[in-house]
Amino acid sequence: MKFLHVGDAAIHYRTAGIAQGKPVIAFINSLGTDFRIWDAVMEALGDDYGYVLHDKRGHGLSGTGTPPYSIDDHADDLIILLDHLKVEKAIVWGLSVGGLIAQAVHDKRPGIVEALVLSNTAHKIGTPDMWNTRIDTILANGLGGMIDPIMERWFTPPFRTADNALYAGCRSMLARQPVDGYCGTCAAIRDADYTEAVGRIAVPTLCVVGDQDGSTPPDLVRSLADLIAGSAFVEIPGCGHIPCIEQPAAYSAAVRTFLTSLPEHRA
Ligand SMILES: O=C(O)CCC(=O)CC(=O)O
Repeated sequence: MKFLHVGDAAIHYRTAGIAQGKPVIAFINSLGTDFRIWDAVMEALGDDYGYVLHDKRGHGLSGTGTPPYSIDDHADDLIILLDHLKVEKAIVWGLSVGGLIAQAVHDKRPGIVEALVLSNTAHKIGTPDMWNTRIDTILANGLGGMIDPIMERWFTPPFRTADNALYAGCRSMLARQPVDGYCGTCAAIRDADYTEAVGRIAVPTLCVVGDQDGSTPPDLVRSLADLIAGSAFVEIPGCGHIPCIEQPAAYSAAVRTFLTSLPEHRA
């Protein structure tokens, strides 16, 4: 188990194979998840890459610090972690709010970003009213009453069955996130608008989405791709908001195809 103090939070992180000269992937999680969601993707991609994973502040085993957060706060946590690990360049792969954080990492430190994988995300997600309602409801009543509607956005009906232990595990993962950390990141999403910033993205970028994503639907992710010159867009069939859990094989294959097409690819 590894932790790094960043400001007022101890950030929980894990690395694999980063000192071996391979391209390094830095994963950034979605709202309400911890970094175990990437296990199957790492298995599929295997030893061709090094990996950096971390739990956002307020999530998983990371400290909560002082919510509410901004996307910049989350981006700074990753940048400081990568500097600490002496990772000079990374393929920054962000899922949902993780994709907003990836956009912020590129905007703050473009030199650290080799390529972007912007998954199930957008330049702006939801409306302030929507996020304020969610924050108020969860601060008043906890996450319990929100689990079912969130699961309907995260996963397609065939995945959401009583006999699917992985689905049960994902429900537990969400239920166990600290309420103030979850709401702290909701505020960060509420306040984020990268519509202008994404026009400055100058690294190879893949925008990818599940075809049945209920949180950031395909049309929204396509509108992000339309703002990024030269970006690629891929839809994963039979998949909701969390492709690394629901369709890890197809998802990893799509990203590998993108990464191996890059002229500077080293794996
Ligand atoms: O998943 C995220 O990081 C934010 C998008 C969202 O609202 C997820 C959900 O539907 O709960």
